[in-house]
Amino acid sequence: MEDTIVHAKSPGSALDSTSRYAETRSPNEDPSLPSRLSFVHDQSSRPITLRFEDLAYAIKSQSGEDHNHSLQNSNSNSTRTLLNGVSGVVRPGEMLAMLGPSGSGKTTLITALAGRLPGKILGSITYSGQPFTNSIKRKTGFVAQDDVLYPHLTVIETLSYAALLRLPKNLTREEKIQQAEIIITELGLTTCRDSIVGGPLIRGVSGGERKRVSIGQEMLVNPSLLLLDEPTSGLDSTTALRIIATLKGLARGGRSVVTTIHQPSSRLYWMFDKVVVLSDGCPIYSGQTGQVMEYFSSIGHVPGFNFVNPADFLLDLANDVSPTRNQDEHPQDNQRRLDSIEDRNSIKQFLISSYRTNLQQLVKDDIHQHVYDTNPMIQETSHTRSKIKRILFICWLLYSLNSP
Ligand SMILES: Nc1ncnc2c1ncn2[C@@H]1O[C@H](COP(=O)(O)OP(=O)(O)OP(=O)(O)O)[C@@H](O)[C@H]1O
Repeated sequence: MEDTIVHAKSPGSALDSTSRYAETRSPNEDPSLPSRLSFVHDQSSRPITLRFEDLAYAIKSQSGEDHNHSLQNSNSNSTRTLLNGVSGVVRPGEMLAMLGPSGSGKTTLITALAGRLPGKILGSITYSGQPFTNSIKRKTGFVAQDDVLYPHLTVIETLSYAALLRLPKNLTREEKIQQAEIIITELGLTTCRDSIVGGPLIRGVSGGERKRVSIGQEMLVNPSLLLLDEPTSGLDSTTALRIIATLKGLARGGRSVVTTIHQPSSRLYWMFDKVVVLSDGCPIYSGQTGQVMEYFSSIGHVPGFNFVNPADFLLDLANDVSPTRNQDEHPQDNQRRLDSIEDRNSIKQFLISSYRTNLQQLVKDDIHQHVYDTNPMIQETSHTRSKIKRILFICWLLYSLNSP
C-alpha cells in the first residue's frame, strides 16, 4: 500500500481565499514518467476553462424505489436527485479528479460536463464563458466508462483509422499512422498491437487494454478539454500511474483535464491539482487536492492514523464513515461507531452542510476569478504582445508629435 505523510496545517487556513490557490504541488510528482507523444508538451492553441456552478439534476424514479436514501428522494417520491449544488472550475493546465463512492454521481456529473446528459440540468456549465456548442464539442474529448469500439478491428487498425479520420489534413498519411504507433507505445499496448479489440460476443484484448485504446482515440485528436470516466479502472497501479502521468502531460501543455477515478493510490491522488468529492450527489469538497486534509481537520475530521492515503480518507468520509479515531478508543468501539446508521447519516449531513457554510462561496469566488483563464505561458505571450503594441503606439505618438 502506498501511503503519504499528512502534514497537519493550522485549522482554518483552508478557508483563507488568498492561500487556497497558492501552488500546492504533490510531494510525489514523478517526473520520471516522460511522455513520448509529440503533442504532449505542445501548447494547446485553443485553451478552454470549464466552469460549472450549482449543478442539479434529477430523474423520474420508479415507484417503490429505495426510500432509505432520504437525500436522493428529498424532492418528491417520483423524482430522484442525482446531483445537488455541485460547483467547480478547471483551467487550462489543471487536472481535476472526481471522487466518491459507487453511485455518488460521478458519471452523471462528467456526462453533464461533456454535454451528453439528457433532460434538464439546473445551474450553469460554461466553456471559456460559452455554452456547449458544436465547436466546443470538436475541441472536447470524452472517454466514456462503457466504450464503443469495433470488435473486429485490431488495436493498430482502430487507432490508425481514428488517426486518418480525425487528424488534421496538413499531416501526411505516414505522420498520422506514426502518431497511432506512438500512442500504442505510450499506453503500453505494444504486446496486443495486432490483436482484435473484441467485445461482449468476441474475445479480444483485456478490459484494461480496451480502455487504453479508447483513451488513445481521444488523445490522438489533441483536445483542449479532455473528460474521462474511470480511465484507470481495471488497470494495474503502474499502468494507471502511466496513464495519469500522460494526462498530466496533456494538462501541463495547456489543456483542461477532468476524470472520475475510483480508489486512487496516494501517488495518483497527488498528481491531480483539484478534486471534487461527492456523497449522494452532493459535494463535500471542491478545491485544491493539497488542501483537503487541512479543510477536513478544520471541521474536526482528522485521520486516525499518521499515515493515510488522502483518497481513502475522502472515500471513507463520502461513505458516511468518519475515519477519525480517538487514540484511547478500543478498535471494537470504533467499529460499532462506524456501523451505527445514526452516526453515519449525521456525518454525511454535517459534511454537506459544512461544505455549504465554509466552502461553497469560496468555490464560487474562484469560478468567477478570471486571472487564471489561460495557462501561464499563454498569458506570458499575450503580455509580450500587449507590451509590443504599447511600445509601437508610443513610437507612433512620438513620431506624430514631432512631424510637421
Ligand atoms: N438513467 C438513470 N436511471 C435511473 N438511475 C440512474 C440513472 N442514471 C444514474 N442513475 C443512478 O444515479 C446514481 C448515480 O449514478 P452514477 O453512475 O453517476 O454514479 P457513479 O458515482 O459514477 O457510480 P460508479 O462509481 O459505480 O460508476 C446511481 O445510484 C445510479 O443508479
